[in-house]
Amino acid sequence: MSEYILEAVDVSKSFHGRRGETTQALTGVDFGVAAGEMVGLVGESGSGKTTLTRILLGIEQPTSGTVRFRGTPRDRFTAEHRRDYFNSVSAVFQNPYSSLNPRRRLWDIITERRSIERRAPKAERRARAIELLSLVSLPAEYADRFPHQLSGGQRQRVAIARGLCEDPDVIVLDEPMSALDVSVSAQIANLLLDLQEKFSIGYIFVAHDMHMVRHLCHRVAVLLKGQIVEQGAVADVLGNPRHEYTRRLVAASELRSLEPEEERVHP
Ligand SMILES: Nc1ncnc2c1ncn2[C@@H]1O[C@H](COP(=O)(O)OP(=O)(O)OP(=O)(O)O)[C@@H](O)[C@H]1O
Repeated sequence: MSEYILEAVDVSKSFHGRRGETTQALTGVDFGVAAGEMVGLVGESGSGKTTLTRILLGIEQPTSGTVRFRGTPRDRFTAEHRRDYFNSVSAVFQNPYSSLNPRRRLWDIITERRSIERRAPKAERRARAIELLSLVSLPAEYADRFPHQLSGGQRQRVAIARGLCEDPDVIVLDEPMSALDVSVSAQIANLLLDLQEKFSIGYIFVAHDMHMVRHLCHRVAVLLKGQIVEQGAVADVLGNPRHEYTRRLVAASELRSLEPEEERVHP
């Protein structure tokens, strides 16, 4: 059996436009994440990163191929599998300003899944929210605040707390640091690493920033026009890229590293 908790197996996805045109967003993608590992997903805009993560999250269905969770393909899920999958796979999105509902208090946002899935009473949800706030190093009294009362980094901590609510095995991190400034993004990176060590979470880290991938990820997959052209240990793929496209990505990030220090990100 595969070592992966969550994996895409030979996944292809095409979108059909209104005028009959077809976009082949993914072709024959094999990609997975194991417990406690961080695997980077890189590629230029439009290469299929979002489509792949949406398929892994169950938001989008593949045109062909399948998603397996703990070895079971989605089309063979029982109701129990489906519940387990729904609770065990979560996501933290790029923009903490748009991903949190501005009209709801933080305890409500953080424990939303608990309300949908288990219809948990308010007292239980508030207590869980306070535990989760502490895990992301925010004070308990934040439970009753609204998102607009928080800084960008604090909001991203709240988004992470929400992602942790049902003790997930896998979290999709969709460029979670890209809207934050350098020092805040380093703190968020450290928080993610601490949580991974504590709970052995598998992270899928969608990134544009190759420095982040180099510093944080164990493995990396490189997507080009919907196909994975290279994947493996970060040191091999980024240290000794075999594909011309990976070489270009690495070279572009090295050029950026020659920019002034304050513009760079150091996790
Ligand atoms: N709902 C959709 N309908 C039609 N085409 C789509 C849809 N979603 C994605 N696509 C197309 O599929 C391809 C892959 O897009 P995707 O958003 O997955 O790329 P990406 O690597 O995540 O890009 P970015 O880094 O800009 O977010 C693109 O050509 C995109 O235009």
